[in-house]
This record gives sequence, C-alpha cells and structure tokens, in this order.
Amino acid sequence: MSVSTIQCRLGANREIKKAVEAYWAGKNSVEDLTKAAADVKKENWTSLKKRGVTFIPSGDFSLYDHVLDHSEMLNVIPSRYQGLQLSPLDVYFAMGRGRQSEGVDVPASEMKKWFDSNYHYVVPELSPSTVFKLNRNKPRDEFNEAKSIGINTRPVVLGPISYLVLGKASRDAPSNFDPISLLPKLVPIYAEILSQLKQAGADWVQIDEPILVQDSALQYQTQFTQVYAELEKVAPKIMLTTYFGRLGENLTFVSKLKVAGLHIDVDREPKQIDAVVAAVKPTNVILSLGYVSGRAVWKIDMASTVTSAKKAISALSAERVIIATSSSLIHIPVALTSETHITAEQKDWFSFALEKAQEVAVLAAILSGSQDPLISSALEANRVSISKRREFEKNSDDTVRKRVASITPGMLERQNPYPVRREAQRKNMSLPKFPTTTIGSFPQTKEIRAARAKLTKNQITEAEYEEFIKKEIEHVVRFQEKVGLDLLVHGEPERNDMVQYFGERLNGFVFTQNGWVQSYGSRYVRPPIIVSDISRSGPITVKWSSYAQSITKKPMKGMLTGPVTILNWSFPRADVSREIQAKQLALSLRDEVLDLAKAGIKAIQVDEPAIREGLPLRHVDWDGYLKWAVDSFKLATAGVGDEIQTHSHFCYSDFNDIFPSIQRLDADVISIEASKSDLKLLTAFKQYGYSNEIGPGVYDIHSPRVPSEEEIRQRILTFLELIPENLLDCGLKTRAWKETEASLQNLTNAAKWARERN
Ligand SMILES: Nc1nc2c(c(=O)[nH]1)N[C@@H](CNc1ccc(C(=O)N[C@@H](CCC(=O)N[C@@H](CCC(=O)N[C@@H](CCC(=O)O)C(=O)O)C(=O)O)C(=O)O)cc1)CN2
Ligand code: MET
Ligand SMILES: [Zn+2]
Repeated sequence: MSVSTIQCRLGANREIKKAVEAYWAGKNSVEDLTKAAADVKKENWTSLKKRGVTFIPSGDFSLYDHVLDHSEMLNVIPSRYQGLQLSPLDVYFAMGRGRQSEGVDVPASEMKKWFDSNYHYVVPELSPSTVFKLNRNKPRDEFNEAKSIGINTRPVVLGPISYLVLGKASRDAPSNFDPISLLPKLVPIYAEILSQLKQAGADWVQIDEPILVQDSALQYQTQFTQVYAELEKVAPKIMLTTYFGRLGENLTFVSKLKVAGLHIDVDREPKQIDAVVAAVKPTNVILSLGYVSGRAVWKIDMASTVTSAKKAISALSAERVIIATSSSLIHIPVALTSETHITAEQKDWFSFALEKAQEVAVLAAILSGSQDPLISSALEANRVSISKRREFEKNSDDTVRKRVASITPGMLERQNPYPVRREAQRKNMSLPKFPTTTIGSFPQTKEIRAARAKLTKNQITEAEYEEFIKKEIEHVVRFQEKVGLDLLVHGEPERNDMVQYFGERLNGFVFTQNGWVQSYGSRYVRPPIIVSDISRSGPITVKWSSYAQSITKKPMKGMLTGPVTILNWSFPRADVSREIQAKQLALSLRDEVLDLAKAGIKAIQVDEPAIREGLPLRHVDWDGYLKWAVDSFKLATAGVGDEIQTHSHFCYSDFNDIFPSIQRLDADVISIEASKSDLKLLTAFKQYGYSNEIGPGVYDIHSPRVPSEEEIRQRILTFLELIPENLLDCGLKTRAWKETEASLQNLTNAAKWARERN
C-alpha cells in the first residue's frame, strides 16, 4: 500500500516569504534565497519521509507561484519582460509583481484565483507568436536535488492542457485565438521534460490536470487522448492527478487514457468513488484515492475511511490502490504542533498539512493489516477524538438557529428601488462628479504590525494600542483630505486581515497563531476556523468608523467584510451547510451595518471579493450557490434606510457569467478590479445595462508600481465609453506609503482632469 501527498511546499514559519521579501529589498543575495529554498525543500522532503509517505512530491516548490514557474520554464515570457537586462530570477519576479526601478517600468501579469481557492496564480499570456522552449527543467533539477540527499521523490508537473486552459490570449493575439491551439507546439517540450525525468531515474511523475473536474474539459477529450498517448511513450509512469471536484462525465474518456495511475478527490466528492473504481477496474490503472483533505483542517474519520477504502481494495486489489491527500497541501496550515493558544480540546479536532501526511500513512498501514501497536493506538485515538467532536457539534446556539429559521423575504430587500434610493443618498451626502474613493485599507506599515504584535504579547495595554490606531486613522484621514479624495475611509489599521479580524471578534470561531497559508506571491493569510454557531456579542467596527467620521467634514465610508467572503476565506465547519453558516454570518453583519448607520455613517461598504471564487466548479451546482450567496449579502445589507449608500467590492473576477447575480445584490455602488483584466468585465456591465453605480479600479494595487496620471486618464476614457461616471481603485494594505501617495495623487489629478474635461 503506497501513500502520497499531492504537494507540500511551504515552510512552517513563512521562511520563503521572508527570504523572498528580503531579496526584493536588497537585503538577501541570490545565494541566500537559494539556500532558504533548499532548506525548506529539504525540511519538507525529510518530514514527509519520516511520517511514512512513500510518494513524496518534488518540483512543487515555488518562490512565487507554480504556474509562473511553468511559464518561466516553458519560455512563456511576454515581450514586455524581455530585453530588460535583468537576471532570469528578476524577470520571473517582474512577471509576478511588476518592476519599477533603474529605468525599468513593467506592470505585473494578471493573477486569477486557482479554482475555488483563495490562492492566486499568475495567468500565462499566450499568442500565436509564443515560442515554447525548455529554459530549465525545474522538476528534474528538484528531483535530483532530493536524490542528492537520499530521497526518492515523485516529481509534480502541471499538465499541458490545464496549463493552456488556465492561460489567456495576450493582447497582441488575434481575437479568434484560443490558447489550446498551441498544444501541438507545447507537447514536444513536455515530452522533453518528462523524458529527462525518466533519464534522471524518476519511476513516477505526477501530472496535474485539474481542469478535468470542470465541464469545459469534455471539449478537450481528443486532445487528452492524443497527448497522453504520446507522453506515455517517453515519460516515467504517469499519475494523472485531479482535485477539488468530480470527474463526472469526463470519467468516460479519462478512464481510457494511457496513464499508469489516476488520482481523484474523494474528500470533496466522496460519491464519485464507486463510478471511478468501476471504470478503471478492467484496466491496469492504479487508483490514488484522495481521502485526506487538502482543503479542510478537520481530522479524518479513520474508521469510516477504512471501510470505504476496503471496498475499493476488494474491487481492485491492494497493489492498485494508493492512499493520498485529496489535493495539494498548500491550502492548509503547515503544522498544528506550533499552536499554543488553541485549547487541547479544540486541537484534538484538527489536523494540518504535516498531520495530514501522518494520517495518510496511518490509514495505509491499517489497510495493509499492520499489527504495529502504534497503528492500532492511533486508530483508537482517532475514534475517541472523532466521537468527542461529534459530541461538541451537538451544541447549538438556539437564538441564532431560530433567527436563521425566521428570515423573511422582506428582510432581503431595501425599502425602495435604486433610483429612489439614489435621490435620498444625494440629499444625505454630497459627492462631486467622478467621485474618488479607495477600497478601504491603507498601508499596513511595520509600525502598525509591531504595535499589534506588542499588544498580543501584552507589551502594551489595550488603551495604548487604541491611541496608536487612532493616530494612524487621523494620519490616513488627513492624507485623503490633502490628496483630494471625496469619500474617505479610515484605512483599516486595526485589522490584521479583513477576514481574520472579524473571525476573532465573532462567536463561533477558533483562530491560529501560526496557521499561515499562501494567498499570492509572498502574501499569506491565517484563515479562522468556524467551529460552532456564529453570533456577534456587540459592535465590532463602529468605534473606529465613528472616530474617523468625527475628525473630518468629508463623508466616511464604513467598512465590513461580507458573509460569503468571511465564509470562503475561513475553514468552514463540516457538520452544518455552508448556506447556514453564511446566513449566520449575514445576521451578525446586518446588526453591524445597522449600528454603523445609527452612528451616523452614510456609506457602508460590505466587501464580497470571494463571491466569484466560491462558485462551484460544475455548472449544475451554480444556481444553488448563487441563491444563498446573494441572499446572504442582501440579508447583511438591506436593513438600512434608503439614504444609506451601500457599496460592495470584488477583485480579480470574471463576472460575465454571473452577472445577473451581481445585479441581484442590489448594492448601490459596486467597485471592481478592472486595471488588469483588460476591461472584459466592464463590457458586460454595458451589455447587461447595469443601472446602479459602478467604480472600475484604475490602479493595480498588487504591484508596487506607480501608474502615471496619463495612464489613469487613458483608463478613464476607456471606462467612459462603457459605463457611467465613477472612479475607484482597490485595497492598499500591501503597499508602502511612498507609492500610495504618488499613485493616489495621480488618481485624484486624473479625476479632476476628467471633471473639467466633461
Ligand atoms: N484573507 C484574505 N484573503 C484575501 C485577501 C485578504 O486581504 N485577506 N486579499 C486578496 C489578496 N490576498 C492577500 C492576502 C494576504 C495579504 C497580506 O497582506 N498578508 C500579510 C499578513 C497580514 C497579517 O495577517 N498581518 C498580521 C500579522 C503580521 C505579521 O507578520 N506579524 C509578524 C510580527 C510583526 C512584528 O513583530 O513587527 C509575525 O507574526 O511574525 C498583523 O498585521 O497583525 C502578509 O503576508 O504579510 C494581502 C492580500 C484575496 N484574498
Ligand atoms: N476593504 C478591503 C481592503 O481594502 C477590501 C480588499 S478586497 C481583497 O483591503
Ligand atoms: Zn480587492
């Protein structure tokens, strides 16, 4: 019985984040960075080996993003990053985050959400003139690196079809160009990578084709069949890997592909197992069963997993079954052992990446009939811990449950339609034409983080911390007045993160000290864990927003994170539906919105950047999700009077396919990220005749680069062709003050120019 983890690449203490940021700041040499990377890889390989994992992944490590790694490796380097006199490493980072230094000025590539997760990948840009070339064989090099320390690994590669489908046509490509048309040119490069892996001594290779869990894969079945028949000839044994969803009707062609193994996600889609087992039974395919969740932090129920796996084994034989994690482990924290604040009772419910690796190994040992007393005691300990958790899950907050049960349709609707509200809002709050505002956060400086760290360690008092935050708010307010923004924000300095902050202040959550998960590049989050019914004990943000409003005559926008986003960026509980959890969150937020309005705040933004990413991977499941997701947002926001302007904000999203749902949110103003996504989505707003206000972002805040005033003017002109007036951008917490000042000055100048021009 073999055991595998699908990917495991992060350091337990954000070592890579620190090393990469130090490199960007010029405080770390390439050698330092390479050394930090080598240490993390070694640590992961050895700790997986120690835990009894037989198929240890390599080649999955990344300094920024694994899709970007493939682009670099395959020479998919857009022309704007070429000829800049930069080292290959700096070209790589320039593609990820843009670069503005020593005469070089290039924007970052677009990022998109990786399936339904909060991880962002860098989108490959492809065109008929793309010339694929093997710049370096990264999986082979890392395979050798592991081998040199005595560890035999199974390299991981993102499959060619998913790579192309996840990419986009570059701006210079003809309008009818589809990246998949490049497949015949790409396959020889993959053949080269794989044959070199075989030469290096790899027995197996894991090829990820995650698009196989989506409807769209069906149209590529011919390509799948041909490509894998070709690759199989030169490659090590291929473990074709899928995750996050079900194969569904794609199973018919997938089960006939020329591969040695197939990995499926049993955690997310337990029901698919019977069909998959039946489909592969007549073949020689080895089935890798992803039981142990790569997306949830709950301990696996070993007894029921063993029962299920035994069925598969009796159909296929033990030699043809591998026990695995469901997906890559980059979506969950690394180790539970470093948590000291979670109570022992709670800790016993969870399992993070390294504990998951242990779980797969124990499961495999049980299934192999191991007589080791350590294994039987692990099984017994698991039984006890699962039954304790089930006991805990029986506790419920009856007040919250009753409130959810008595939600009425009327609670989801504002008093009047938008045109009426618009008048009421104009009377309540005067804003110029092309009003400018920001998305909420201002730079989270070292000083702010240090102050919060001191508070956590009790080195300063709560009162001292509050004084510090107030000074910060005052600074942000004065800055916005000076630069000429119209609708102000308080800057969110009191928040460690827009989701974790609310999790920490609501009942029903548990949070970690060190449970970091990569979100993009060097940015990490600590998703809070929902463990029971959710409620609010009292106002959360009112103190800060009221203070901010009290020191300025300009209107101040309240700032909350929406129910769907809090849910999606937390680890949800497994015993209650996501719908119920979203509605419980919505009711708490509804109270907060009403409290803000009562305190005299006239505009309230409820961010829902995760609404699109939460969309199920299969079309048939969309409507059900969208119904409760939109209802939850409405439940949170619709309680206020007509005169209160509600805002919402979304980022990195392709809304064209869920447009009616965006409309149904009925927010008075929505602001969207538009600076990088080539205006595609704005075209949809025009097409669908969106009638409420829209603020297209004109400043890409994920890059340190400062957009020039001229650039912003050009964007405004483009937007004007598509949508009515309004001008906004996106959250600034990851930026430094220097570039924030320059960018926002350019932005308000451009708005002024637009007003005068009109
Ligand atoms: N949850 C979530 N998902 C999201 C977003 C988001 O804002 N939140 N935005 C989108 C983009 N994703 C993002 C994800 C992370 C960050 C981000 O800024 N992360 C910070 C950490 C934020 C944080 O938790 N800060 C804490 C802890 C900071 C910290 O590292 N403290 C030091 C100590 C500092 C000191 O002693 O001085 C430590 O713990 O070691 C705080 O401010 O309190 C980072 O990686 O650097 C930004 C965007 C999409 N998904
Ligand atoms: N209000 C939040 C901010 O500005 C919204 C960010 S969306 C990821 O940081
Ligand atoms: Zn955003």
